[in-house]
Amino acid sequence: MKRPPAIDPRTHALFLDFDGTLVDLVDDPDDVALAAGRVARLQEMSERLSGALAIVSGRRIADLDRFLAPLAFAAAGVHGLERRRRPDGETEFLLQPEALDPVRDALAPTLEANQRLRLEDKGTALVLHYRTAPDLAAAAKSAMRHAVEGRDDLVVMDGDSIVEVHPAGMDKGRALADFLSAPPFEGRVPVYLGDDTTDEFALKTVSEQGGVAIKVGSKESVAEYRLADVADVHHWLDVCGI
Ligand SMILES: O=P(O)(O)OC[C@H]1O[C@H](O[C@H]2O[C@H](CO)[C@@H](O)[C@H](O)[C@H]2O)[C@H](O)[C@@H](O)[C@@H]1O
Repeated sequence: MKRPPAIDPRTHALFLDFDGTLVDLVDDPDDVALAAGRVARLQEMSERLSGALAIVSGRRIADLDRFLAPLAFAAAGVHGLERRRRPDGETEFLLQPEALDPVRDALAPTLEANQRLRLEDKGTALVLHYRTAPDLAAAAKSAMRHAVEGRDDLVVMDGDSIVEVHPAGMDKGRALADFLSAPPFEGRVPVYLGDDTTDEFALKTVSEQGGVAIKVGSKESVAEYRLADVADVHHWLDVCGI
């Protein structure tokens, strides 16, 4: 396992995935928590990086704000379909939720028949959760794929005990590239930390740009560097040089 190098607050930009990277995975998506001291440390790092720190998540930005209150950060939400370049800026919504109404309707019978599956409705994305019902993984994936049949405008992605659908054309790699195209991120070397398959888009973008791609956990990855788990992430953030 190759440990990441030290980070220079004058020249790097830091991008952090949320679930599985900053917070441990739990059964109920509403039950994640980050200690107040850890949130304060993120704020300190954001200031030392002159604002070049962003959370890049599959979550909605409103949900990230709830978990990171009372502070707020630059963020890409729903894999980049929501954007906020500065902590005090407006959130831009790249698409509206109506595009998914037929998928909501198509998933309803599966949810009725399999009540241990949970639907998370993020507006511009829908997630079927099966962490507490792993025997229903195949049913969830199959229902999602059937629900989007004939819809070239939508993309289905498998995550950690979830299957998710959202409009095509956006992923965490593109979200990261967009951050790097303007201040306060422009001209900086990207550092990205993420654990899931959806983070691979960003880790690939970072690797191609000569940045520091850091995989959290032991899953296969394009990343050059590794951290073991969420606790290791927080330890590294404390000693990384920022
Ligand atoms: O991009 P991320 O910040 O890693 O968000 C990815 C998804 O995270 C959440 O689901 C995951 O965490 C849940 C809570 O620990 C867990 O129950 C679930 O199994 C994980 O896949 C979130 O609920 C999703 O909307 C995000 O897309």
